[in-house]
Amino acid sequence: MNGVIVAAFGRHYEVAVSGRSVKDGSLKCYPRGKKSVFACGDEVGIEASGDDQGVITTLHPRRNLLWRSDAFREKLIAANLSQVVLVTATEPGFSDLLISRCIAAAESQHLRTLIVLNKTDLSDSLPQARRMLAPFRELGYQVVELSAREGVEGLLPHLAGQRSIFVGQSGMGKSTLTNALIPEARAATREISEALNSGKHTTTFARLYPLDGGWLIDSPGLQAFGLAHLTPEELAASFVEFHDHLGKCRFRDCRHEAEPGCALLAAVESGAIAARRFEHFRQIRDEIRAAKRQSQGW
Ligand SMILES: Nc1nc2c(ncn2[C@@H]2O[C@H](COP(=O)(O)OP(=O)(O)OP(=O)(O)O)[C@@H](O)[C@H]2O)c(=O)[nH]1
Ligand SMILES: [Zn+2]
Repeated sequence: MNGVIVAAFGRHYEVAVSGRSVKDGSLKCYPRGKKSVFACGDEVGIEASGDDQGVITTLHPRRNLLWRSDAFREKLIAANLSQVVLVTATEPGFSDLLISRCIAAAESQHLRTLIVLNKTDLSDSLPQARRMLAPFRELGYQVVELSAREGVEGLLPHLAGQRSIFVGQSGMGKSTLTNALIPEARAATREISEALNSGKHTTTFARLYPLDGGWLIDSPGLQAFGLAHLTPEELAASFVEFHDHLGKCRFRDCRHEAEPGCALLAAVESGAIAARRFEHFRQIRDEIRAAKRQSQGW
């Protein structure tokens, strides 16, 4: 049998069996190998080991993998996506550095990024949120503004037929959006909240839901998004506005710090690259270097 991982709980996984509805056909599965790690969206081969249990025997090749890492750990986020939907909100404030990180992770896997600006009903904070997103909009990343409380119809055409994941900081409204889009998600959330005996719900694991010819993953709020698995060159390539300037520095091993004839610094100077984005690049790159030193035990 084949299936798709719809939830990852650390040691076990929930797998939706191909050809059955998710509700009827999901099995609690354990990996055969002790060290195997899977992500939501992974396509796997399984063998039933009981009425509602199974063993994951194979991982089918991944089309892509969204993940994060620091010097010591890797965290798989989701696999086989067609797009990353970055959820931001007017309130509470959000980090534009985290947006650059998510976009870099997506671009490095050749995944499209869509930005959602939620909670537009909180209109006092709307101008500031728009200002934060302007540099990304200028790069061509589409921003969909909406209020999950008022309606999510505007987002549906962007999700139809896609394999999407909602990522973003805690409190941006990912689960509220998911619940508005997917009735079964609402039921799942209620069950968990009741089980925890609290009205407040914060997402603690990613879950995949079928949606309009594709699927959607709701994922826990992100605080950190390390990119230690990228090389500085891969990171630079994932900043789309750097493309025209890469390879044009005077020195082939230019570190884009203060070297004469640095094409990136010149582009920042001329305004072709936003200074803020270049700052993000440098900060993430320095982190990548530090992580490499740490993991090598320096
Ligand atoms: N005013 C307003 N509040 C909203 C809107 N969407 C969500 N909220 C509220 O924002 C809070 C956080 O929403 P969640 O959906 O739990 O946020 P999340 O991104 O899933 O958070 P984590 O699960 O912690 O990652 C909740 O109190 C929601 O009711 C909106 O459009 N307008
Ligand atoms: Zn340079």
